[in-house]
Parts: sequence; structure tokens; C-alpha cells
Amino acid sequence: MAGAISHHALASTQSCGWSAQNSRFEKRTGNVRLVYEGSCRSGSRKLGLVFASGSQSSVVEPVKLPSDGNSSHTPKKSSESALILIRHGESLWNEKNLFTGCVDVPLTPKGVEEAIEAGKRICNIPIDVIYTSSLIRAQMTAMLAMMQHRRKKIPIIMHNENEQAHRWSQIYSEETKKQSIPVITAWQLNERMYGELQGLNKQETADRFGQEQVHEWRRSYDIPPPNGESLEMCAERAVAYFKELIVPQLVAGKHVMVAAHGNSLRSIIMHLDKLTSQEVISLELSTGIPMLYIFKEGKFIRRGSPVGPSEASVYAYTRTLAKYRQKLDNMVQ
Ligand SMILES: O=C(O)[C@H](O)COP(=O)(O)O
Repeated sequence: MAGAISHHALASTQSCGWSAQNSRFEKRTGNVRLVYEGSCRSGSRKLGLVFASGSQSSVVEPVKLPSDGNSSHTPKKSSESALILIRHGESLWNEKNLFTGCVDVPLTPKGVEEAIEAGKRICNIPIDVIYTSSLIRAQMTAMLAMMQHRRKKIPIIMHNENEQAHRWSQIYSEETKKQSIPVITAWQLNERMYGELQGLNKQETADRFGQEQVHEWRRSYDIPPPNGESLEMCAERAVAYFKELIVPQLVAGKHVMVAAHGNSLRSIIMHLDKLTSQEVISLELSTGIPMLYIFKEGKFIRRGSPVGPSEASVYAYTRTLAKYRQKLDNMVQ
């Protein structure tokens, strides 16, 4: 089996450097790296970037390189949306190394810390709506992460399970509504159902059925665990929900966070990154590590895992995100 590539590792690599397919270039000037997109030869689209050193950070106005007069490289008004995907923090059954699937267990104290840390990493990124699963570990992660957001909006779980629930959970103040952020729970984003493995210890199961067999049940695309869901079956609900309910929000310019599970997110990332059923086998998601995508002109660009505001690093935001962060900085002063 090829060494498992942690999406986190991939992501963190990408947040510091750019892989070739991103066709981004960077130029180091003093202690600032200017990251821009396009090609050095034919001009570039400007990307804002934030250079965070210590707790201070400043938005560096990107250098506008002379274009070659080719209008296709004239930066268009960027209508882009941010998509944040985050796997829940460590759960009580992750800690016990039990197959969890759709069993509804809470976070451990470590998982709570992971969710708070994740919130710090995305605290400068705009979020207009949150989607999560119907399981408490994902919902807790979403709420804890949002507590760290610098916009200080209150995440409110929308209860639309029936007409009365909808009616009884209405907010009758425009001002308060402006200060809240809708959280939509959807069973379609639940972890893949692990069938007869739910509650079993992963190591004992591997001892009983063999490492290879358990790895196949856990990571293959189309081989389900006994009476459970394969990743393909999970994708049929999770990716369908993503396309039908979440993509239209991004198209409308809304910034979205999805707090879900290892495998429901693997199926969505497989779709976003166009991974083959072979490539997805080595896709691993760490608990509580946010991943950022930019949705622009109908395409998704993976931007890696945002670093914390206090980490001395460069995280190349788009111009829109850099301006949003500047606005937050101005609000605080
Ligand atoms: O459901 C579980 O057991 C975990 O959340 C994910 O399990 P896995 O990493 O074994 O797929």
C-alpha cells in the first residue's frame, strides 16, 4: 500500500508552497513572500497575502506585474467564495479506537481543544453559513470553532425538521439575525455507516480479519464493511447533498463551512479534487484540521490548511480574503 498521504500534510505543504498545478509563483522580497497566480511571463492575477509574524499580521498589497496587454490576464472582479471543510475533533470512540460510523458520541477534551484550535485557524476567513451532520461530534466542532471567529457572529442551529420546529425557532429581530449565522444539520453529511463494525475495536478487528481486509473496509471506494456503507454509497448521499444544497450557496457568493466526518468528507474531497478510486485509498483526514478551498468561476481550488493567526508563516489568501481580514483588523482597532 502506498504510504498514506495525509490530506493535512498535503494541505500544510500547500499552505507554505504551491504545487505546480496551482501555477502560482512566489517572489521573496526581504522577509515577505509575494505569491501571485498566472505566469511570470504573461503577467499575473494579483493575490493578496497575509504575512503573519508573531501576533502581528499585515496585508501586503500584491505587486501588480505588467501584463503583456493580453486582456485575458487583466484581473477580473473576483466573485469568489470560501469553502472550509473540517473533520470533527477527536471523539470518545476515536480515543478508544472503536469503529464509530453513525453512532452518536461526543468529543473528548482533546477533541474540544482541536475544535478551538481549528477556530483560531479560520478566524479571519468569512463564513456566512455552516453545514454539519446530525451527529453531536461534528456539531460541537462547528460551534466551538465559531466561538473563535473574529466576526463574533452567534452560530444558531436551524430547526426545520417540521413546521412547528421551524415556527418555534424563529428570531424576531433583524439586528439579532445580522449577528447570527445559520447552522444547517443534515444526516446526509453523517459519517459513513460502518455496519457490523460499529462499536468494535479497530485493532481487535484487524487481528480477527487481517490488516488488509480492515484497510479495504476502511479506505477502499467500493467495498463496504459488513452490512455497512462503502465510500461510494456514502458519496451517493454526501456528494449529492453537497452539489444540491451547498454548491448553490457558493454560487450565490456565500462563504461556507462544512463540519463533518472522516469519510463523508473523503467522498466530498474525492469529488472536489477529482481523485480516482485508487487515489482516494491513500486520502486520510486528521481530526480538527480545517481545509480551505476557493470556489471561483465554477471551479474549486484547494488552498491547503490555514495557519493560525499567531503562527509565523505566510498563508497566501486571495485578494478578497485578504481585504476581509483587513476589515476585521480595522474593526478591532
Ligand atoms: O467512524 C469512525 O470510526 C471514524 O470516525 C472514522 O473511522 P475510519 O478512519 O476508520 O474510517
